[in-house]
Amino acid sequence: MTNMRPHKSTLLKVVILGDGGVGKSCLMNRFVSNRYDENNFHTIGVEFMNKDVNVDSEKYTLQIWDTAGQERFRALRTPFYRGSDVCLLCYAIDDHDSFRGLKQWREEFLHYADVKSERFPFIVNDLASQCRQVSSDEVKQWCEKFHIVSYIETSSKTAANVSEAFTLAIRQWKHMERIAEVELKSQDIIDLTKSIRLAQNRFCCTGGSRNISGSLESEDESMYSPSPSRFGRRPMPRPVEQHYQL
Ligand SMILES: Nc1nc2c(ncn2[C@@H]2O[C@H](COP(=O)(O)OP(=O)(O)OP(=O)(O)O)[C@@H](O)[C@H]2O)c(=O)[nH]1
Repeated sequence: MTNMRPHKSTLLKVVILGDGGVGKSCLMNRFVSNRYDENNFHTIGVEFMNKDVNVDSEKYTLQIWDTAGQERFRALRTPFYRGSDVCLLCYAIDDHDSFRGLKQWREEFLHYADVKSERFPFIVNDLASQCRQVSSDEVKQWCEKFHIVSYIETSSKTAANVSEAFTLAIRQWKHMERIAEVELKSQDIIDLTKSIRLAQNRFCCTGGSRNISGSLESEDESMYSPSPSRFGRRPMPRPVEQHYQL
């Protein structure tokens, strides 16, 4: 028997959003079960499936939430956005209206998930088809406008780029986590030179050192308090660009 503990798996919640009929359920089913149904039913509310994957030698359990794109299910899907780690914004490449709808999907997600826009890993997913109505340049410009750095073209029908889309999502999440950790560490360092400067100033003004420690605490308490970011979602800076296309 070996004493080595197996590597723990990181659980990530991935939410898939987009207009009704763009292919969200097909994407999830292709990825999780490698199945494709030409005549899929509309999703009512939300459905989720789990899948374990290995990316860059690390284990992840993806909890994938497929949401109903139709407007009448809005109230049923929005409570499930909270706690998401990644959001896949989907549109059908042969339906320009579904591409225009991305703006609203992004806003709905940010509102109900309660996360910061530029600090959240969004992936834009073009669900491929024969008759293209949305050009690559248009998608690129849209992503740049909203500071989204990853987009990928997939086809659930042929399975092209489907697992790559989820790998991209994980890498994007990981990248932002790493940078956030570095930021958090740098925020935690107490600037001792600042406290010495403050102490000197106090001495000049009051002409004595009686109240130095008490005054410092009351006037610059933030120096000694834990960073506020510890108590909420950590800050996520913008990641590197990753664009994939078929
Ligand atoms: N050509 C092509 N057709 C697709 C693809 N993915 C889905 N479709 C077609 O689009 C239909 C709708 O796909 P769904 O996955 O049900 O769409 P949805 O976005 O989940 O729709 P809602 O549940 O209403 O939100 C499917 O029944 C397929 O006929 C794809 O990658 N390529």
